Amino acid sequence: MPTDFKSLPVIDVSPLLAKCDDPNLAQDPGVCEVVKQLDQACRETGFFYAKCHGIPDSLIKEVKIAAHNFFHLPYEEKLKIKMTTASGYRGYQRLGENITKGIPDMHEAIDCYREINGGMYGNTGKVMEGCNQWPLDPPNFKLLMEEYIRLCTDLSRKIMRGIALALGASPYAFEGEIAGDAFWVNRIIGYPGISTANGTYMPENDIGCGAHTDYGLLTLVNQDDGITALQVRNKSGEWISAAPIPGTFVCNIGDMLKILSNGLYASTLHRVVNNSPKYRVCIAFFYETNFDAAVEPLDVCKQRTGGVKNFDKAVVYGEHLTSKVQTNFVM
Ligand SMILES: N=C(N)NCCCC[C@H](N)C(=O)O
Ligand SMILES: O=C(O)CCC(=O)C(=O)O
Ligand SMILES: [Fe+2]
Repeated sequence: MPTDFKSLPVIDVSPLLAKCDDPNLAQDPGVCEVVKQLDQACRETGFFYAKCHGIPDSLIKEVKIAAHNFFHLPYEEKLKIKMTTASGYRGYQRLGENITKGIPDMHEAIDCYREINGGMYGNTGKVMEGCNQWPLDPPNFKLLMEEYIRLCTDLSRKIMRGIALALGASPYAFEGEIAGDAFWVNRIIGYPGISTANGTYMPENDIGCGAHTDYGLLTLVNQDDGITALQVRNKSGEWISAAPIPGTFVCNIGDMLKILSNGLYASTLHRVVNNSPKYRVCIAFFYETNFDAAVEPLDVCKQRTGGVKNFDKAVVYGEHLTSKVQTNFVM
């Protein structure tokens, strides 16, 4: 449960990153300070900005430029990489194709997921089997995104070590069977500015993405500078803006971490409203548990919340994901 926060904390994660592979990281004073801040952020808001995260600013910007260029193409061009059930829900979705609680979202996107080998996760896995689809222009689009995804995966794994310590667990608690083979999702998202959205589809709807929680462990949001559109709901139901802070990722906790923490940490509701006249892009990287992880509260979290599990049945992440994906689109 989030508190009545009015702003989102900014955390310098560099001391954690520097010591991440040190077996004694839990004793390092710099790491302890980051861990303390992560703990407070995860309990109170479920959201924080991560600064000094080590991913080059040039790459952060380049992926957003590539996204702007792609969304600017004629519709027929974008349809060449159309998302279908046969592509495992990978590829381009048009404006209004993604729905949240029954209402079409005013965004278009390219979704891609960690690749799954055929048959790897049985029938549940089949839903997501398929090849990621990449624009052919610029020719380096695929390489650029794959590099970005690689760095985001690594950063997320490191931040999760800090979050594991914050919960009082081993720094490696989210590796191995829980997220040692993290199933990531990368969404390249475009939100038309106010007039385009009105002119094109669904005149009454200015919601870029309706209120939702994220599905997995940790999300890294790389948003356009200069446009405030992401909003996070506090305990009283007020929407608090996550205004862009150059050089940071907006990070937030997903449903699987809420369960693992036995509810100590919040997967907070958020939405996107682009009221600016400018087209906005965001690259959202979702770091998730293993596809076949059976997720239930960590023992250490259960002890900290009175010895009772607040979630009685383990959730298989792949089932949670596919139940969302299969109801998320009007195709
Ligand atoms: N993989 C993630 N988290 N995607 C976020 C999309 C949220 C909107 C979606 N229609 C929904 O209702 O969940
Ligand atoms: O566009 C954003 O800032 C966030 C998007 C988001 O919440 C999502 O895709 O899950
Ligand atoms: Fe989200």
